[in-house]
Amino acid sequence: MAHVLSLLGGSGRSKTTVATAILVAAIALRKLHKEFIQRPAQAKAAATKAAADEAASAAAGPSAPLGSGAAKKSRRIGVDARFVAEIKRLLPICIPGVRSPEFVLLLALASVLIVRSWLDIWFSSFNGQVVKAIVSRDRARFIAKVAVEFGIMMWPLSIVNNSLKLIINALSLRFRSRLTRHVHDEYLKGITFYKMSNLDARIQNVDQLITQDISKFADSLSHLYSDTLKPIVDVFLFAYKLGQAIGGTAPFSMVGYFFCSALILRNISPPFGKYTAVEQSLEGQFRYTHSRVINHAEEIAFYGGGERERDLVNGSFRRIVQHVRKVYKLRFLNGVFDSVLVKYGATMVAYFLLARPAFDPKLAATALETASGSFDPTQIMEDYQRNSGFLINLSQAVGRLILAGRDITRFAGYTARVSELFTVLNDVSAGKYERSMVEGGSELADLLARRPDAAGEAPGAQSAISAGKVDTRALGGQVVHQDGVIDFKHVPVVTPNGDILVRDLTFRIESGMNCLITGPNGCGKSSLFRILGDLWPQFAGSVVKPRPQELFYVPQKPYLPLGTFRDQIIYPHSQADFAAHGGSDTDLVQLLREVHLEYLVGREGGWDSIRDWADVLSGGEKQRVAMARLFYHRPQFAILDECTSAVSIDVEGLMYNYAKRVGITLFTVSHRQSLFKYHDYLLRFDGEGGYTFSPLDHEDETAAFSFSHGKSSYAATNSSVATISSASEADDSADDESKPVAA
Ligand SMILES: Nc1ncnc2c1ncn2[C@@H]1O[C@H](COP(=O)(O)OP(=O)(O)OP(=O)(O)O)[C@@H](O)[C@H]1O
Repeated sequence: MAHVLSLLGGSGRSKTTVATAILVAAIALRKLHKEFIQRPAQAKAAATKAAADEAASAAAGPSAPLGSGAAKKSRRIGVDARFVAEIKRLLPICIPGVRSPEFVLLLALASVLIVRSWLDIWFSSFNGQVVKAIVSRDRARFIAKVAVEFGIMMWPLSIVNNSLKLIINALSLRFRSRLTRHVHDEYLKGITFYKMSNLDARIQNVDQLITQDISKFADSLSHLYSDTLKPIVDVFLFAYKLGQAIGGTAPFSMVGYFFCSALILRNISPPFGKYTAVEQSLEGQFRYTHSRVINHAEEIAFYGGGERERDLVNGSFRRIVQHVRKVYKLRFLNGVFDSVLVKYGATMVAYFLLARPAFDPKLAATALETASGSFDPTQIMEDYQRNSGFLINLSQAVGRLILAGRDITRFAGYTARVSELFTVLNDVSAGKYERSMVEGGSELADLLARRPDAAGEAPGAQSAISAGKVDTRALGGQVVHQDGVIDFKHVPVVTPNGDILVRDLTFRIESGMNCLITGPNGCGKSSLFRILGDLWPQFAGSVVKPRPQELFYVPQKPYLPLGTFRDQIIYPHSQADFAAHGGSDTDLVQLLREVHLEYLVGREGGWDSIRDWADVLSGGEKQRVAMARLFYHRPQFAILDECTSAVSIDVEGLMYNYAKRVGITLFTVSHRQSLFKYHDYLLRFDGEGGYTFSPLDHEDETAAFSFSHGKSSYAATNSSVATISSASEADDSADDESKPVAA
């Protein structure tokens, strides 16, 4: 302090002037300290949060989007040719053209950024002039500067700063809207959503990609533009201004210092991003253990499993504590080095650079000496204030550029994830999917190649299923739409990963031929429906079936959509479809009567009441609602997959009889003997790839439900049915499909 007093007071100015100068200098130094010490700390906190967001995104699901699929190898994310290709693909969706609002917003953002840089320069000079007015005790000049000039300029300052935020947010929202709408269109087109999660293994958490990663990509993209463009302009601008003011070496020294310290820190810092990802994953597991307790509270309570669950949640929590404790210690050590190198070291360099013109007036851009030959402390203060403004802006720009490197890498990560989503969406809707196949799908390829019709029917079948990739366009399955018939000819029932459930299935059902399907668990009963409903690929053979609206599927656990009670009955019809269909609530009440649910309308507050229907209705009520839905749509064929398992036998009988009365042909999977009497044909799988199809013998109901596992050991207890366990046998017997296929 004595040194500073002697420096400033040596000119013989009054003690008051010197004291004022010291006070203003202290304020200026404090500001400098704030910029170099507090701001980097805030920037670092923001960076840590960003890393945490990124890590959370990576750890949110049981598996990260990239490399999560069984068929996908993990990929190194970076700014490479692939990143450029991905950006080229996504940008036209975000910014469709030069006339789009997004492009106009980008232009507006560039203009506001330029104005902002100009205002920063103005403010640095203005600050110096205010300090000079204070130190020289020039009241009139001080008032003119602060009350008039600043009073006017604070409006553009405020408007420009907030416009920047507004435009960036508006851009981010627009990018997100464009991408999300595009994905929704593709994802919910046909049954792509089903294929994405059931056929293709590349993406397992598509919900997270759509709801979180697209938003983060849009946010990163809108910020990246401003976070790189402005710092680049600022570095050149303020380096030039600073060079003019205190010599060219000053900006180089400051920038050089920052880059060197960033380089050192980068090499000695522990991988905190990875640690944050681990922490998020552990937090996710902890949350999961608790949500299991809530979801399965009833079962756990019946088992008296509270203590066992306490061990599990405590174990999960202990892992978080151990990890976090280790990270805190590392953060402390890293923080010490970080502060010394970046904060205090940079402050020290800044002090030296800014003080140089005062000690060495040749470096000052303005004359520091008065006419009497003494130094003018007011000019020193003005220069110091202005130059520190330039230096602070330069340092901030360099800091943002250093952070931008990390931001671009993070942006590349989001780009890769969103791009992957688009790739898989395109592939799946084009009929291609990837997943790990059973023994690489070779058995399936052999089966298809050995088929007598292979040459004409599926020339590319073998290559279409190689290397875990399936291109359904190269498969030989044929589909013909025809009302009143379901006709399978030589169709293998194959799971999406190439597991052959039935080698060669042939049967024919016409309207009125109610058919029961039986077989052991996992033999392929529901899979047959998946092929019938086009959910799974048809690898070969031909299927004749009615138009999709004439086939109605009723599963064991019915889907209850969000919406009113009326929506539960008419789904997937909307209210508008319902009106177009000529439906009325009176008709719906009649349907509810058929399933013995008419009391629900009053109990639940009418047709327009909205509830969480999955919670409000019992298991049996849900199944009866699904049957009422079937009666509302009244298709030609009903595919009933264990859909009355929770319904009492008497009501089940009433519903089956009603269905038959209104002309719905039943195609039922059930293990219940009580359903036997509503059917005329039996399709029975033996669980070994074989099956029988024959008229039902109502005298011998037990035969339909007795299975043995083993092709040779199977002996039908019913004289009218026989087992088919190979493709050739099925082939021989395929001529008369409405009769037993082998006798
Ligand atoms: N998306 C899928 N990907 C791969 N394999 C599947 C898929 N869905 C089902 N499978 C497999 O296909 C086989 C047949 O399943 P399916 O649902 O057709 O059995 P099911 O005969 O209806 O049995 P259950 O009587 O138990 O309902 C099972 O081994 C099952 O694991």
